[in-house]
Amino acid sequence: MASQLYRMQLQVFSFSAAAYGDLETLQAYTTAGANLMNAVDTESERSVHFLLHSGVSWMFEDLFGNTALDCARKRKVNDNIAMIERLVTADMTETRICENQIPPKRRKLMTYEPEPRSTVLVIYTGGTIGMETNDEGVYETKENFLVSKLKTLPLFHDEEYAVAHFAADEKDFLVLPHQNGRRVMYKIMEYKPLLDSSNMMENDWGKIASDLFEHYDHYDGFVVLHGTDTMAYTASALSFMCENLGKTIILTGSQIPIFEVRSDGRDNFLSSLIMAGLYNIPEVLVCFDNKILRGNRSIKNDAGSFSAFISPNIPPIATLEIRINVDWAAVFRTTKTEKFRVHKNMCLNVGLLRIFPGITLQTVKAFLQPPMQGVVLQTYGAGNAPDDRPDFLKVLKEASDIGVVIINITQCTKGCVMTSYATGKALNDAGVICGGDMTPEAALTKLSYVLSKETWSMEEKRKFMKRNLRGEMTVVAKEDISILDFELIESVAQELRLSSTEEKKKLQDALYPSLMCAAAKTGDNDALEILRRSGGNLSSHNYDGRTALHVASKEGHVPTVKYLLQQGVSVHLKDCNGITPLHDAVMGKHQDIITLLVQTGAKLTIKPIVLSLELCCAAASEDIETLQAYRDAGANLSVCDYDKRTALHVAVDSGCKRSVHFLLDNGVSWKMEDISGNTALDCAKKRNATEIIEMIEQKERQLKNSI
Ligand SMILES: NC(=O)C[C@H](N)C(=O)O
Repeated sequence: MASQLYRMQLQVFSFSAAAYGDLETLQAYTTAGANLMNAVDTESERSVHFLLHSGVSWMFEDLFGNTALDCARKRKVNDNIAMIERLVTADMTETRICENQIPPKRRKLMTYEPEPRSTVLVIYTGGTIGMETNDEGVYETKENFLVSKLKTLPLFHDEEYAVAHFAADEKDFLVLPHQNGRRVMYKIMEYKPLLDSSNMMENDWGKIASDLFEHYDHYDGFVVLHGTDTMAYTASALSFMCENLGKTIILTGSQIPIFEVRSDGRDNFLSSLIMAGLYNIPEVLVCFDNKILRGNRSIKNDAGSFSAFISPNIPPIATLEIRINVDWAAVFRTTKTEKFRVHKNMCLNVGLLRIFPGITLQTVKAFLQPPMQGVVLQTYGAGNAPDDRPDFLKVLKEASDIGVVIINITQCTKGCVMTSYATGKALNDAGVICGGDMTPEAALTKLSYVLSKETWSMEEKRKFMKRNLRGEMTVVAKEDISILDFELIESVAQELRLSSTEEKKKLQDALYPSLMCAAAKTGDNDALEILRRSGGNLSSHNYDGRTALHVASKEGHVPTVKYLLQQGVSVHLKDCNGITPLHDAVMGKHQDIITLLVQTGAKLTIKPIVLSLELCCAAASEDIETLQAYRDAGANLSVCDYDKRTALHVAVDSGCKRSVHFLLDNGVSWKMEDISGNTALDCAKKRNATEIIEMIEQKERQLKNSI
């Protein structure tokens, strides 16, 4: 059965390759020993050339008794008729076609992504990066300028590749030269007006969040081009507004405009595109000066340096040197099995109050007046404020008692708030919440986010302010680290005579993904947990790009899939064939896992043509479980193949009543016409399939009655 299904798939894939003029795929099938038994030409002259010369006979008849010659005649494709007739009469060797007679290639059929591409949406909000000097000698933003200019820079756009490979609906994209065999395609969405980031407001964060949400499913990653002045605020705000994030969002900009000779913008932008396209770090990040920083940990600390941003309390998430080094263990991941969504209506009644020696009571009182709902109090050192001013502490306590949430953070660039001094403890006693090592930008936007949550009680809001929501504050780990697997790595290292930490780290990187995939294959959650505790990254992938989540989804281990999702493993990761865990679950026909993955925001990313072929195969072999799996994964069951036939046409023509029944019940219309103008009902009538005709007519009656 399996091999029969495989043959069927081979056949339909080679048909579609023929229909798309994709000679490379056809060649690959022939080389792999496929028997291209039959071929129906839709339009592609290139395929006809290739197939006839590969010995495929035009004489085979299809279900309706048509040969390839009949098809060519019906469609009046003169070149093809001439060629087929020539081949009928003449000797094959005489008609060998020169390369230059072959019409240009039309479009590559991307079955399982033989040439992997990632897509990135660039949201261009403004900032120095796209500015130009005006007549008065100052920088200002310029509309419709960035994209057209970037297109002329080979480092930012490979025009040759675009001409050869872009489909009609990809013409608005730019494409980078390849990176280790992968392509990053990107599209720029330019905001109007473009803003200097000093002019940005809370509603601008909302607009960015809406656009991220709207385009989330259609891109692998996102870059936000932004002015540097308020970038840390926007990055912090977006990190909270984006809930259950599973993809990379990178904010970047520059100190000197991108088209000036000494600009830092080119490196920053290219690095961001590569990171957003090729690395799944499901966080809001800032990319500057070859470093990737967690957005809500970053601050702009230098107005004049190319190294304008730092994250004082944690090391960079990644550094871009000769090698790109990602600290995978440090990546913050959501632990919820819910879909990505954005929360936009932030609370505006928040403020930052920096105390100073001699600050008056009136200033503090005025600041805490209604409608103020939340205040970030920037105190001295490790969180200290005067404890010998009872009036000052009383004002804070009163405000806190009537519901103003006050967070204590330090004025120092680095370090955190503690209650080890009497001066700090006094604030604590006055109801002020300890903000740990949060940056002012993170504390303020977190407050704005938490206070805007209408369904949370006051107690919950205070509780969430103390919690680490998006990696914005350091919490002390309670877990004991298991040494079990350090021992494993240690013993293999000894066996291999490896001694340096660097070598051992490499060994760990090589061993862990395979161990994790092996544990996922048997559904061994305990082993996965041990590997995680000993420093393993559950999202790491093996040599085939497969993660433990791919494997567990394919094998149907529901508890393991649940565990991995709770540990924040992204549902969007693709293996080296472009397959996601959801596609694996569909192929494995695991209904529960499909539901779980879809609930967590997974989408089927396969091309419509490939989907149609898989559905047609399933319909023709009455594989209802596969049809169900595709339906539950959110697939459109009405997609058409290269001949504009739906799975329903195929089900009718192959007499598979259960498939017909399922497809009709799941909204596939019998009225869709194939390339020859036949509906599914026409097919049934041609075949005299009375039972199927009755099924279709009954469905039609049901539909009419329900209106
Ligand atoms: N370098 C920059 O982008 C600064 C500019 N004023 C901005 O924030 O938009």
